[in-house]
Amino acid sequence: MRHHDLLVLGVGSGNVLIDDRFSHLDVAVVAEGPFGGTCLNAGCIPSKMLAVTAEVADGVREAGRHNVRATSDGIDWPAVQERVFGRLDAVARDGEDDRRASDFVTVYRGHARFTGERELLVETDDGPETLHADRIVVAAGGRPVVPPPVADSGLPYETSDTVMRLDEVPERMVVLGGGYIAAELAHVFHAAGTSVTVVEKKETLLAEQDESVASAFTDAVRDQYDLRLGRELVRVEGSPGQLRITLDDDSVIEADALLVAVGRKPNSDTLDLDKAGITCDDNGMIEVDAQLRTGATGVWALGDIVPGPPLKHVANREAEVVAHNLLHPDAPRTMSYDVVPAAVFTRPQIAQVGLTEQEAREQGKEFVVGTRAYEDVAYGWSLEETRGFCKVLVDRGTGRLLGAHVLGPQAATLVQPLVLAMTFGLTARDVAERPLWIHPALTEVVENALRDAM
Ligand SMILES: Cc1cc2nc3c(=O)[nH]c(=O)nc-3n(C[C@H](O)[C@H](O)[C@H](O)COP(=O)(O)OP(=O)(O)OC[C@H]3O[C@@H](n4cnc5c(N)ncnc54)[C@H](O)[C@@H]3O)c2cc1C
Ligand SMILES: NC(=O)c1ccc[n+]([C@@H]2O[C@H](COP(=O)([O-])OP(=O)(O)OC[C@H]3O[C@@H](n4cnc5c(N)ncnc54)[C@H](O)[C@@H]3O)[C@@H](O)[C@H]2O)c1
Repeated sequence: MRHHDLLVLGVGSGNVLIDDRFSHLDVAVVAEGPFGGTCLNAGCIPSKMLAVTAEVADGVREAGRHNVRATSDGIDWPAVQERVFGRLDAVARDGEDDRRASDFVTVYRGHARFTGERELLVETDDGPETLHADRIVVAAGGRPVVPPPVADSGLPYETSDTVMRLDEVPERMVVLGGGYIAAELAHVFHAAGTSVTVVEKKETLLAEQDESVASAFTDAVRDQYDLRLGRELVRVEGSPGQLRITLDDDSVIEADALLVAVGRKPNSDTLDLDKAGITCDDNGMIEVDAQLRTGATGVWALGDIVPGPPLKHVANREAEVVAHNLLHPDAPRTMSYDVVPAAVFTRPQIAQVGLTEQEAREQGKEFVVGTRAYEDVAYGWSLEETRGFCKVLVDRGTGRLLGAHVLGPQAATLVQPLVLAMTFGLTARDVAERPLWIHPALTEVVENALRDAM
């Protein structure tokens, strides 16, 4: 059995917490997949590189709106693959090489599971290796959910782990689910020339968003995708590349590829956590306290395997908190999920922070809604933008923001001043009236939405 001072299980967000501050320790990292984890290899980063590619293609197609004569011969998918994954795979390899070159970190490759308190067995290529550590951080992430009718069909399907690396763009693709991944990747494949059908069991796409955002987004993409809302998949038949997908209204869709995007689940069920005294909630998320300590002494957890929102910026902050707490056990920090922004990098782009209008109503809040359309500010005219808007929810009593929602170009950037306002508890009036807002920047849509709520 090998012993280490500190062991980190998972090389996504877990890997980022180890830096030179830990060089006085003997550290182990255990990696099953590539360094950088989901975000770098199959998540945030490739999907955004592809989203920007899709936006460029959309821009060329729609250049006429700005009286620019342009024609497009489409997206050179093999070249995109080489550009995106040539770069990202090299970053992953370099990340591993750097760790292996470190004089205080040992890298173990293989699937790990617990065999006892702070004891793990790793199935390495050279055989099983048992490791023990004084302190362990579990950052083993999650994986896509695949519903039984798809999994049991025996026919091929894609998930976000595979679809971005397809050699060829499918002619016809069914996307099962209408959430984050569906919204982002349907846009990419539609821009690349795929005929996309989206099957979502709820009545709108992105149903967890603010109701005005979900309905505006659904309307915006209605003429691009074949939308099957309020529907579920019941059967997949046919043969690879010639799938026949039957829905619960007996309609049948023919497709070359099926992308499953109905959510993700934590990898906790693959780790034999009970052997280590680590407990999970009903959703399989590892239970942690505000310092991100599990119920087992000397074991922390972070990222998509703990109950917070499964987002990379959340996992990164959790990694900072855990790193601090490992180094400063006498002055621990706690993790706050009070103000968590998120964005959907689709077209139109979407960003949010805080409560949706429906949540504010359900919670019995007294609030004022302020909205401003992009087309009502000067930069919106420059963009020829007709759909975009910013919407803020302001507490009637305190004047503070309860939530904010942006749909339209640069939404993820525009929401950030509102994230700051909520983080520092500023009133809508203060945020609108005290700083000068650059004219005629797109940020005027935010300023004017705030003024609308005053
Ligand atoms: C398509 C897609 C797009 C996304 N886009 C965004 C975005 O734009 N913005 C955003 O904030 N978030 C986004 N996310 C979410 C984000 O990727 C995750 O929240 C984040 O990567 C989670 O990090 P993690 O470290 O918890 O897990 P991961 O990065 O998945 O890391 C888990 C690690 O554990 C390892 N592992 C698992 N089990 C074992 C085992 N038994 N033994 C050894 N190693 C093991 C894995 O190999 C991996 O190294 C996206 C996700 C997807 C799927
Ligand atoms: N930009 C980002 O931050 C980003 C991008 C991609 C993914 N992610 C993360 O990855 C997670 C997973 O993304 P996702 O899109 O898989 O999940 P999601 O939870 O966003 O959406 C899943 C959708 O599938 C629907 N659904 C569930 N079962 C279904 C069924 N049987 N038939 C039809 N529809 C069904 C749900 O109603 C929901 O709309 C997200 O929650 C998010 O945290 C983030």
